[in-house]
Amino acid sequence: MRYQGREVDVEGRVRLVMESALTARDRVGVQDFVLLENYNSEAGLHREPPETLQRKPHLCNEASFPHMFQNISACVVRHISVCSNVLAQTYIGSVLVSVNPYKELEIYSKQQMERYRGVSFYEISPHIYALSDNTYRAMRTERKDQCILISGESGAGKTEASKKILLYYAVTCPTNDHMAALGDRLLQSNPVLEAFGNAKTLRNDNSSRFGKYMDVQFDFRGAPVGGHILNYLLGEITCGASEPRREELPHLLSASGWRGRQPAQHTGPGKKPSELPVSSQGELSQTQLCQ
Ligand SMILES: Nc1ncnc2c1ncn2[C@@H]1O[C@H](COP(=O)(O)OP(=O)(O)OP(=O)(O)O)[C@@H](O)[C@H]1O
Repeated sequence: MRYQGREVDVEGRVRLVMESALTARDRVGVQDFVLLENYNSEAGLHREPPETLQRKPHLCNEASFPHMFQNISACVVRHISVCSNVLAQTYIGSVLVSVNPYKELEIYSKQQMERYRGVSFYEISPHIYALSDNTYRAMRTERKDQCILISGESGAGKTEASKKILLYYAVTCPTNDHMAALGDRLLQSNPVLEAFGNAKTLRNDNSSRFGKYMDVQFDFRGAPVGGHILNYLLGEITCGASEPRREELPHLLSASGWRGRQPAQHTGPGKKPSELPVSSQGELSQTQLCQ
């Protein structure tokens, strides 16, 4: 069988040479490629000492260390743990895997944005800016809507990741004063949404109770011209188990100056915020939450 000009072996699995696969995988999908590889052995995981990877984080992708991908799941765990002090991010194919570092890393600066601007996806170390930039360029060159799906368990860093993406577009896209204000508005809407939609849980002090659909529209020059954020209810895992939290919302609305129905109408017995389980558990005051 010939595949993209190369002889390939089709005995249950397709064998492609890793180095030449960078072109091929753009067309067939990286995940296909990785899954078709023989990764029964974990031996490859131990071929490169962790110190080497820490010194050269840009080499931490499957193109540079094909043998590391013999056992993909074990590799990902080791790979991220080795690199987490440096990047906390890696690729599985075209999927960016990011771990929550639980500390501020110096990797989200404006210099980093410039570094990833216009650079091919696998050319430099894995980063959420690489994903943002790639998506943006695909939208411009293919002239098709693009979508970034962010998924993970509670506290994984989804909200933070979405903010980083918005920040990247706000800073790097062509803009004028009016559009800069738009980028700012999208970013500034987050604290407001979090004030109304977030609460402390066992896993995350700032857990979102709503899924978010963020839509950013660009004009033909690639400048952001509009956008909206749609909140939707996630269901029982987030809301049902914490029924009393609903009582907190009217108080937040009231504190923010909202002129709608007053808290007493919602809370029935007319409890004060300090008497509500959720409002009283956190360390922030009600006023701070609304800031
Ligand atoms: N890239 C990051 N750098 C530094 N800290 C982070 C990063 N990502 C997440 N965190 C920390 O972890 C906390 C939880 O992250 P976040 O709220 O984004 O999780 P989540 O996946 O949206 O959780 P939930 O589904 O419960 O809303 C943040 O408040 C922040 O302190």
